[in-house]
Amino acid sequence: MLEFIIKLHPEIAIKSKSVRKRQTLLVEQNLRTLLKHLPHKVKVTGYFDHLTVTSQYQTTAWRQELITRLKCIPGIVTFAQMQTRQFTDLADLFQQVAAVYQSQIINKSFCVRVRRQGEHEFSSLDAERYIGGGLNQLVNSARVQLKQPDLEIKLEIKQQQFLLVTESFTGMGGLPIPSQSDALSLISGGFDSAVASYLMIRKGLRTHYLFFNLGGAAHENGVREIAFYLWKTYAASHRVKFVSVDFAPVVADILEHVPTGLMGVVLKRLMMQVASAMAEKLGISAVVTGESIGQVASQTLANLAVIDQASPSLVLRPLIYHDKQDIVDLARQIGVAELAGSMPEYCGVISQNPTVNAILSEVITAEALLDPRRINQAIEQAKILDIRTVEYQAEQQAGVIATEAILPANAIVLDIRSHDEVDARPLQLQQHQVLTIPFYRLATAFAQLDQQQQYYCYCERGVMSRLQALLLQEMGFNNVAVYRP
Ligand SMILES: Nc1ncnc2c1ncn2[C@@H]1O[C@H](COP(=O)(O)OP(=O)(O)OP(=O)(O)O)[C@@H](O)[C@H]1O
Repeated sequence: MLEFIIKLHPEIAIKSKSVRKRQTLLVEQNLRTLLKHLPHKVKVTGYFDHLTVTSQYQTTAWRQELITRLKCIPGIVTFAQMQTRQFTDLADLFQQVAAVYQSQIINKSFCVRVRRQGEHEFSSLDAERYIGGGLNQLVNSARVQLKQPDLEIKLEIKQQQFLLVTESFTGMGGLPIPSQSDALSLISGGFDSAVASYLMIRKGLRTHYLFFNLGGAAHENGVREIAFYLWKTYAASHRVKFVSVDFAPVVADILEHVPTGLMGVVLKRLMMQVASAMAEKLGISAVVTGESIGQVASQTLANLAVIDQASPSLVLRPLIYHDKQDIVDLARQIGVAELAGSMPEYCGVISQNPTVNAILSEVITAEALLDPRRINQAIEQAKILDIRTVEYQAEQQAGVIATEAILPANAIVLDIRSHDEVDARPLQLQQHQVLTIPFYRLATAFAQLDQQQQYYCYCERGVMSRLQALLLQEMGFNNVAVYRP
C-alpha cells in the first residue's frame, strides 16, 4: 500500500482552532476533487491537523504521479511517504530504520521519537535510545540532538507493526483554495502576469483570468495555453473563468489620438476600467496585475497611482518589489518560463518613450479624445469562457496548423527547443534532416531558410511548436507545420 501523510502550512497551524479546522477541511475536499479522476483509487482521510492519502495500487510510476500532484496543491507545506512494516524485536527494528535513514543523517543532527501502543519488552524511551545510539555509532558524521535537530525520525509502534516515514517532500505551501475570495488576474502571456497569477493561487485565491487581445489569434492562443496550464496544474480543484476582451479597436483609437508618452498609462487605465467592470459583473473582489516597481520604465509609483485611479476595484500587485531574476526563476520553477519566453512583445509602440511621471489631469484630458463606445463595446462583447474549454478551443483555432506524426519525404524538422533541452534529449531522425533553431530565434531565422522546402516545428509538449508555427503563419509563411511523433 502507498501511504502519504500531509502536513498543512505553518500559517494554517497558527490560526485559531476553528479556522484551522476549516482550512484542513478545504485541503481535504480539494484533495478528494483532484484525486477522484485518477486511474487508481485513492483514499483521503482527515484528522485534526493532518491528512492521509492512501492507495492500494503500488507501482513506481503511480507513486511518482501522486507525489507530483501533492506538490502542486495550495495549502500543503510538507508531506511524507509512510510505510507500515512488521518487526520481531528491537534489533530488527533498528536494522529496518537504519536501512532507510543511514544515508539521510550523514553530516546532520537527528533524534528518534517513538510512540508505542501494545505489549512490548521495551519502553518507548528504550526504543529511542537503542535506535538513536545505534545510528549514532553507524554514521560517524551524524550526532544526536534532542532539541531542534536537522532531522526527526518518527516511529509509531503498534503491537508487532510500526509506521515509518521513508521520504519527506516539500509541498507548494500557501493557503488552500478558496480560503480567500476570488480574484481576476490580468494575464498578458509574459512572465510577470503568469507568476502573479500563480502567487495568488498559492495564497488561496480562486484566480480567474482576463486577457486583452492586442495581437490576434496567435497572442490569444499562447495566453490560453499559459492560463490553462496554471489552472490545471495548481488550481484545478475549482472551476474558473477565462475572459477574453478584443482590445484592438481601443488600441487603434489610442494610437491615433493620445500623445505618445501617455499611451502606455492610458492603455493600462482603460484595461483597469474594463477589468473592474468585468470583476463586478462576475462578483469578483480584486484585480491582479504583474506590475513591479521599475520593471519597465513606465512602472513608477506616479504612474501606478494614476493607473489605480481608473479602478474602483481593489488592485493587487503581488510582484511589486520582486526583482526580474526572482520572477524568471519562479516562472521556471512553476513551468511557465518556456511558454512565456516564447511570446513576442505585442503592441510595442505603446511602450515607446513612456512618461515616468504621469499627471492625472493630463491623462484625463487625453482620454477625453477617445471614443467611449469602443470601451463599452469591449465590455459588452467580452467572451467569458469556462477555463476547462479554453485549451480545447485553442487547439481548434490552431487546427489551421497541420500536425503530423509521420513526416512526408523531404520534410525538414526544426527542433525549436532551447540548447539545454536539445543537449539533454537530442532528436535523432533516420530519414529526415533536423535543424536546431531555438524558438526565440525562429521568427528572424526562418526567413533565411530555403522557402521551397516544407518545415515542421518540433518541441516536447507540442505546445510551443504549435504556437511558433502559428506565429510564422501569421507572418505570411505557409510552408510550416508541426511534427508531433
Ligand atoms: N494584453 C494584456 N492582457 C491582460 N493583461 C495585461 C495585458 N498587457 C498587460 N497586462 C497586465 O499589465 C501588467 C503590466 O504589463 P506590462 O506589459 O506593462 O509589463 P510586463 O512586466 O511586461 O508584464 P508581463 O510580463 O506580465 O507581460 C501585466 O503584468 C498584466 O497583468
